[in-house]
Amino acid sequence: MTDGQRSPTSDGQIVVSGLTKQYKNVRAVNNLSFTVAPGRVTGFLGPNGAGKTTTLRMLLNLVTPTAGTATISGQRYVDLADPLRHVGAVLEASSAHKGRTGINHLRVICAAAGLPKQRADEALALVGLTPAATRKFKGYSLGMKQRLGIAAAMLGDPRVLILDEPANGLDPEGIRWMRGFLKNLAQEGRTVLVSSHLLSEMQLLADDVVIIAAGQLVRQGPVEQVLGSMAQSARVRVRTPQVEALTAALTAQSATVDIDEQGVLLVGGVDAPTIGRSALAAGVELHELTTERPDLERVFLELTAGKAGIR
Ligand SMILES: Nc1ncnc2c1ncn2[C@@H]1O[C@H](COP(=O)(O)OP(=O)(O)OP(=O)(O)O)[C@@H](O)[C@H]1O
Repeated sequence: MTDGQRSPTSDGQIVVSGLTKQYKNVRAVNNLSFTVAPGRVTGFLGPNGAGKTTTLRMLLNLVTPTAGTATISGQRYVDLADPLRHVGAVLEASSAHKGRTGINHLRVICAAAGLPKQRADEALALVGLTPAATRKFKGYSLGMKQRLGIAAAMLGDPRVLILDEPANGLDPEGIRWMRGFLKNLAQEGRTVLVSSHLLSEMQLLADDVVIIAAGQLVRQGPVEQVLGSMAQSARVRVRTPQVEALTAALTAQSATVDIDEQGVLLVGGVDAPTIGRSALAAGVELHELTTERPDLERVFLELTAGKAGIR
């Protein structure tokens, strides 16, 4: 696209440093620091009320921090020379004049922002909305509204894209589209920061995650690393017709054994080979022995346990 127009110093990195927001009775964000790299999709995760939206709004200069800084390519949003060409944001499901067509909605924004009119057509094509260009906004489905919001954010061909819960209300096809679209933007070298509480979706979408709870950083890093750091809590699924005998053999080795409603043993604290050896020694027949990688959902719940989101 129009990469040549970007300032050579516009590295696209987001740096949040000691960011704090105190509302009257609520410390929505508390001394939060993290970085977001260009060329990757970063998932910004946290339970309801964790402070995700407040953080994104501070990043975009819509809320004034009580303390700390948030910069994009080394500058506060308010100091960026040409913010719309640098940062695109979708903070909530797009709203537009109900009687206005999709294309006209984008053209109005282009005119106000001094962007060439043809960017409206290009952005609409980018999100696959060209066939609905001349339909009125009031007839758009939620998924189409989300796409229109993204098209608006893409008008300035921004280096950095910030989205708050973009998958909200999308059907599986819409979610698949969004995933491909955002991954593609990151592959082009852009910075993509996406907040969500849909952890399973983040596991498919994000390269990196920043997890917060109660306004504070819980963990940040590549998804694989965050999952890997929880590897010690991996569990092993075991099926056996001799549940009692195996349970006794394993608990004797300080393993933890839970039994699910199907009678499958979920064993923690020992690895699969140890379980196999214990079973052999106890003369127990095994029908399944599978190490379960902890998924992001479980990691997230463990990491944020006890840090109630609603404050
Ligand atoms: N303008 C405001 N005035 C007072 N309190 C606020 C304001 N905005 C947010 N809060 C509070 O700050 C905390 C963090 O809210 P925020 O919306 O940032 O969380 P979130 O992680 O985006 O949550 P969700 O996933 O539910 O959208 C909540 O306790 C919220 O009630």
